[in-house]
Amino acid sequence: MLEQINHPNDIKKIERKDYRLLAKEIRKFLLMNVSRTGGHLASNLGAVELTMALHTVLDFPKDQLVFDVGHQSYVHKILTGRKDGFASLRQFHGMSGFPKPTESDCDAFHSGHSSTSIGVALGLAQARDLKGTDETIVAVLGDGALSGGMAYEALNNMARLREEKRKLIVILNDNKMSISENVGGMSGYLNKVRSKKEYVDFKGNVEKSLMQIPVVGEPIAKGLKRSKDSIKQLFVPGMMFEDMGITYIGPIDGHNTPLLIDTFERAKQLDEPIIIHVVTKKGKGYRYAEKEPARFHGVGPFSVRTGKNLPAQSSGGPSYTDIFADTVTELAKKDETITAVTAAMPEGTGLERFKEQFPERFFDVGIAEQHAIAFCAGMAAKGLKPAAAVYSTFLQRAYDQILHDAAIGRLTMLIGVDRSGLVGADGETHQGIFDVSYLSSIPNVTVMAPVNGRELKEMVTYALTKGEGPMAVKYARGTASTLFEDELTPILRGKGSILRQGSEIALLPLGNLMEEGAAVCENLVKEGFKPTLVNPRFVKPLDEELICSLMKNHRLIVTMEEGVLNGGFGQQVTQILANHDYKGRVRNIGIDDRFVEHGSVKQLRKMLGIDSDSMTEKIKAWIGDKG
Ligand SMILES: Cc1ncc(C[n+]2csc(CCOP(=O)(O)OP(=O)(O)O)c2C)c(N)n1
Ligand SMILES: CC(=O)[C@@H](O)[C@H](O)COP(=O)(O)O
Ligand SMILES: [Mg+2]
Repeated sequence: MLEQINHPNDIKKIERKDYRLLAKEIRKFLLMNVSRTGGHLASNLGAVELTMALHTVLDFPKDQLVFDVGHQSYVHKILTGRKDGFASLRQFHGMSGFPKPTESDCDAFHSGHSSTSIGVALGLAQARDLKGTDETIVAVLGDGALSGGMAYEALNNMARLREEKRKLIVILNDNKMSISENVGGMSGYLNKVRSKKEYVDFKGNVEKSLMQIPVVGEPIAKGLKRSKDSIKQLFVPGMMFEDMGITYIGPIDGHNTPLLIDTFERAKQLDEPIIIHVVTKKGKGYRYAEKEPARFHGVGPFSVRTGKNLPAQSSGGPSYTDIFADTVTELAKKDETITAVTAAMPEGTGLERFKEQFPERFFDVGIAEQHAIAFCAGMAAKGLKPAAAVYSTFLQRAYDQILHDAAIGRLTMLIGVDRSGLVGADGETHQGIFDVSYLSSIPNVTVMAPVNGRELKEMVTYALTKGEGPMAVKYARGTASTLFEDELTPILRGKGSILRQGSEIALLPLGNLMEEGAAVCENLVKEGFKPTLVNPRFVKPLDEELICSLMKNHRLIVTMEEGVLNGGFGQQVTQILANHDYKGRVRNIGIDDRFVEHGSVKQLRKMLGIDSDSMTEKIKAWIGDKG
């Protein structure tokens, strides 16, 4: 069956009687491929029938499907002629794990961050209607994505389509899961709605539905005939959406392909904004993923037979994430004012261990990074010491909350900027390469960049015992470096440290680029140089005294960062040197003004010229003659 699917719309050739078989084959294909490459499995297993039904009803590339986050778009990719791409899924120069218009004209919009789909789809629909075309536009968002504020901003704005008699379809794929168990009032509301009997109805059939309810149905229907809304209020789920002016249909079984097709076909005919609530099972069809949907949300290569992850390539030491979460949890034992906050990523940030120890001081606010920071500001204003862990890329959303809610009031909180630097396989939407730029611009904010696990521990301890104001500590995805751990000196605000004293050339590798920077130092020693190696430790405030001390005996000062150069660490160091009339050469190595695609961190560093060999060659050219 799946062999017949090689181009967009090929699924229309499949007969209804064969949907189950096709779904089975798609699940097998997902398992065979993702178990080898790693990727987002559970969400895609849960979206098989939903995506098949959408592809049966829509015409690609004319009609447009906007995925929220986009991690659940693998089936869409299979059905639009990209089966072969799965051999290189999320690999360098291979197929992306998210929708990408540059990869296929069947991908309506790129995505990777949550809760954006309705807003984007509304924009596409607005353009369609102003241009007078007639394509069908559909947003697919999960129940987790519906905990993100942007979804409500868009729903609020979408409501006007009813009186304008304009089409937009939103599919709410409700599997009760974000990455972990979904949280919050909306999740509770959906639980209540899900508990109602399956309800597929369109305007005007409410009484008919009521009459079917034995005994109480008829009198209620008669008694309430006067006000349809009252009837709906009592029996029709999704009243919240209806009250907003959005037609709600559901909840319906998200694994019943014929029912989904019929529902979508009818929805396509309506000239109004519609939300169709489908109920699915995350990880459906693979028992290990059904049992542990959080573990199989984003998974490395694993054995299909046992469900066990294949041996990881990492050195096996603790990750920076482990060290951050363990340190916060340890400190919380002695300080009851410490709280922990995550935005729907308790496992990814490691804070699930804080929750186990201090459930009353742990808060998962849903996919709501802006709220997470404002929430921390409120707690800090009352003397608590919140520690929020947010991935660098997702923290971009909370720039104003850090500035407006936390920094102006110099409120004391720790922000663990996890996944800082290149993350690799998740690509452009997830690389944590902007945090130095966006955080450094905010007054009263402290920005720290540890070079190894022990320094991260010391910086977290400094922040939660001595620090003041909003303090960000940035750390990479993966195993913590142990380089220079035995040369650690106490953390003093705004003070860096000199790891190797030399002359001529000064190297300033920031944070997790120290491993590459130290290798450059060794390469240069082999070339007859004796470079000075500096651990900057603080991006904000910079150690101006240390930087100026390099001016005397060094004719080349090189900064290195795994972040964009614009507004980065290097530019700030250069500014200080310029202010003090440094006469030598300053060079900043980092990421030019660009986004960075998916691949391994090693491959991406090489491509960007921030690996040790590339940096060594650059420095040898800049210094010219030997030492
Ligand atoms: C702004 C933002 N925060 C966090 C994430 C990380 N993230 C990716 S998928 C996901 C859960 C999404 O849950 P849901 O929308 O229900 O989709 P499901 O995986 O259940 O199909 C989260 C938190 C993200 N992509 N974007
Ligand atoms: C799709 C998404 O945004 C998350 O699943 C993200 O991919 C998790 O990244 P880590 O694997 O680094 O936790
Ligand atoms: Mg979900």
